[in-house]
Amino acid sequence: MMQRPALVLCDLDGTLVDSMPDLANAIDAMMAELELPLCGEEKVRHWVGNGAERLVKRALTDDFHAEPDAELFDKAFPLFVAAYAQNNGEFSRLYDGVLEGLIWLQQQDFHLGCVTNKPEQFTIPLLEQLDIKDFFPLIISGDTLPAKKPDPLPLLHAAKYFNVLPTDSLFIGDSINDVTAARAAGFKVLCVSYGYNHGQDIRMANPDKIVDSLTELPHCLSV
Ligand SMILES: O=C(O)COP(=O)(O)O
Ligand SMILES: [Mg+2]
Repeated sequence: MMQRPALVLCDLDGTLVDSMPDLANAIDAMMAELELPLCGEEKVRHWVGNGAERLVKRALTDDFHAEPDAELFDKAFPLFVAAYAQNNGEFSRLYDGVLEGLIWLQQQDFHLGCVTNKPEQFTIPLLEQLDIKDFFPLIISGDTLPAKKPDPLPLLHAAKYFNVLPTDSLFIGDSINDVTAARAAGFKVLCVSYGYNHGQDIRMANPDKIVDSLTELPHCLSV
């Protein structure tokens, strides 16, 4: 059992929402316009998690860390943004158990927030379309603050916003970026087993708890 938190922050992609089909389609629409080889969902799945710019860079270089030619990136990025703005949400779905988990969290009177590396222009419409935006009085996207996860800044900002201690706060995520940000901020961290995490088993990141579904939350948090 983890101690009762005062604040619970949830990651978006790979935790609440399977956004992969739309992200992969938008990346491949960009690649097609650039007359470059398509990436496909399996590769894109491993590349998601560090924001849209890094995702585009990974697609252009077929590499996790490499920097593409600056001119190519400047041409490619707006193509991705236009494509994703058009298809964001089309095939994206809440994972099983998410709605039940969010309803339970809300019933516990925890402060709730969503902290994602997804740019704000895509976060808000996606949360609205899936009808879960109103669960989150605070939404912090990848471009809301000067730094994104794995930097602890968005988490610390949220704790300050709600006037709670980081040590009384829990982050729920799917990737090493979430675990690293939570550890650096002093949050507890619970991970879902079904998310993206760059193709790695999230157990290797050693979160405080791992669940297969957010329906397990009542069994993990003493309330
Ligand atoms: O856009 C991304 O990189 C995914 O973001 P998230 O997993 O932090 O929601
Ligand atoms: Mg995620």
